[in-house]
Parts: sequence; structure tokens; C-alpha cells
Amino acid sequence: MSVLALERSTAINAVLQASKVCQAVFRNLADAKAITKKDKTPITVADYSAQAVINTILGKTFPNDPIVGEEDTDELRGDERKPLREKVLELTNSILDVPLDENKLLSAIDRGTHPGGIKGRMWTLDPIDGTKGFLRGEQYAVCLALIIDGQVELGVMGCPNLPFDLKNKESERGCLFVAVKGQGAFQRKFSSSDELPIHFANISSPSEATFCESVEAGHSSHDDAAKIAALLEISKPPFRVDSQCKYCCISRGDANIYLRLPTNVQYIENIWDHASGSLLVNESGGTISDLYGKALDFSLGRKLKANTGIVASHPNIHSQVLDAIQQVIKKENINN
Ligand SMILES: Nc1ncnc2c1ncn2[C@@H]1O[C@H](COP(=O)(O)OS(=O)(=O)O)[C@@H](OP(=O)(O)O)[C@H]1O
Ligand SMILES: [Mg+2]
Ligand SMILES: [Mg+2]
Ligand SMILES: [Mg+2]
Repeated sequence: MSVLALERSTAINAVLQASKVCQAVFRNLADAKAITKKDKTPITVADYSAQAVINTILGKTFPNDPIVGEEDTDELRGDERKPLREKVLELTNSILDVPLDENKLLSAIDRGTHPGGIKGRMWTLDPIDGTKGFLRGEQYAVCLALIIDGQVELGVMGCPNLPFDLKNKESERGCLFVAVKGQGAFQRKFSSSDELPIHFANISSPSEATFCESVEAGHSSHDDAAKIAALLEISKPPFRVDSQCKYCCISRGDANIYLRLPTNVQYIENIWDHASGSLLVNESGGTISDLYGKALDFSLGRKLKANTGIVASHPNIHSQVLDAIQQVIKKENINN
């Protein structure tokens, strides 16, 4: 049996089950209404339920593994939130073999409150990445990764709305991506367990590239990206796609560069927003770093405290992309 085989199959199953939750919620749009968390970002019953489903499935097979998950139950408790809690419970139990009661539901979600760190095994989970994309009916991803001693060893991403072949409008939607360190990166349909290896598109000059960025200008500066693209003589328009689907798209050659450029200096990226994507990039032949060329450090807790922004691209062009980023950042620092 290959290294991390049980972790790989368990994570794939967990992500597929959580993706079903998201699809069910979206089919009944009334349930997909968001509430706003204390940090002013949106959350839906699907985010809560997907985290409950994945944490429960992981807990059964790996009871001693901690989980660094995006969500917690702070805003799911109290009388006022009873209807929301009941909806989350109903959804979760429509997927799990053994139904949970309310207390078990809350503790399943709160298994995700681990602080992270450098020692030992831990999972990191983003039950819905691109919640805003999910609410718009566009792209979103269920993202799960296993980190051991600060290194991402396994990444699985479910993209329920992503076409298997982007160039074919009729192509089936619902793709799952999986990578294990040293074992390559693969794509499969939700509807079949056949896996196909994926690779970065070969490219020799940045001017030929298509770059991906967030749909939300508040999450990544579109203005800075346009300046960087101009310096690199990129003529193709940006490929704006929600969520960690960006990582999936560059890893299978739909685009060539992923730029995530901070819009404010206070924002620090979360580990669950980049763990699975970073391994997918590395295992499909790409390079990933922060804007200064520094490797992403997943060992410092729940956040990528030592990194600023993200850039992923083909190794042939990575240093040129970093140079262009430096020129734009320097100019901005001078002007501010
Ligand atoms: N200010 C700011 N800067 C950078 N990133 C931020 C910011 N605010 C939120 N977030 C995180 O962005 C995650 C969504 O990823 P994307 O921006 O790629 O997708 S999208 O365009 O918003 O759909 C989103 O993940 P989810 O909350 O899981 O959707 C957030 O973790
Ligand atoms: Mg969120
Ligand atoms: Mg996210
Ligand atoms: Mg999320």
C-alpha cells in the first residue's frame, strides 16, 4: 500500500460527502442564505454542515488527529440561532450514516478549532472556499489537507461547479483534485473514481500567459495585477475565478499564473485557504511562493504569518513574475 493511502481515500470520501451537502443546499436556494460572521465575512448552513460532515468522517478513522478548520460554533449557539442549528443538523444527518444529536453536531464542528503549529499531524479544512462564489452560483471548493510537522503531505479539493474540461461547454461539472507529496497530482469526476494525472501547461515566456485572480477585488488587488501583467507584456485578459478552483485550473493547464496580491497590509492568509492548493501546484510541476519568493510556511499556527500574498506559476517563468511583482510593490511603497 502506498504512503498515506488510507488518509487519501478517507479524505476523498469526506470531500465528496461534503460536496453533496453544498449541492443540496444550492438546489434549495432558500437555505443558501448567508449570515455574516463577526469578521464581516459570509457563512451559510452549507459551510457549517460540510465542516460537521468532514470532521465526523475524519474523526472516525483518525480519532487522534487534530483539525484546523475555518468554522466554529460561536454564531451557531443560543436561542436566536436554533432554527439555523436545526437546519444544519438536518442537512448533516441527511449525509452521515450515524445521525448526530445537537451536542454532537456542535462538538464535531468545534473539532476544527485546533491552533495549528509545527508538531505532528493535523488536518486543515475549508468547508467551502469561495463562499461568495457559492452564493452567486459560481465556483467554490471544499478543501482538505493533511499537514505533518509543518509540511503539506496530502491535499484534496472538491469543485462541484467546475467543468471537467473547461474548453468544452457540455463537459460534466463536479471535479475532484488530489495530490500526495511525491506521488503526483490527479483529477477525477465526481461521478467516476478514474483518476487522470494533471500537469502545468508548458510555457517559456510570461507574455504567453493567462493569469488567474479572485473575482472579489477585495481579496486580491486587480489594479496591481493589471500593472504586473503590463510589465510582463501579458495581453490575454485575466481569468477571474472564485475560490481555490484557481489552484486547480493552473494545475491542469487552464491558466498559467495565480496572483493573490494583498489589498491591505493587515490581512494575513489562512492556512486552509492555501494548503491543498500549494501541494497541488507542486505536484503538477508548478512553483509556489509568496510575493517575495519565500516558501509558504504552514507551521506557524492557523495563519501564514511569515508570508505576504501568493504567486504560483510554471518554474520557467516564476522568477520573472516575482521581478515584475517587486517592481510594482516598490513603486507603490514609494508613492505611499
Ligand atoms: N481581505 C481579504 N484578502 C484576501 N483574502 C480574503 C480577504 N477576506 C477574505 N479572504 C479569503 O478569501 C477566500 C476566498 O477566496 P477567493 O478570493 O480566491 O475567492 S472569491 O473571489 O472570494 O470567491 C475566503 O475564503 P472563504 O471564507 O472560505 O470563502 C477568505 O478566507
Ligand atoms: Mg469564510
Ligand atoms: Mg477560504
Ligand atoms: Mg470557507
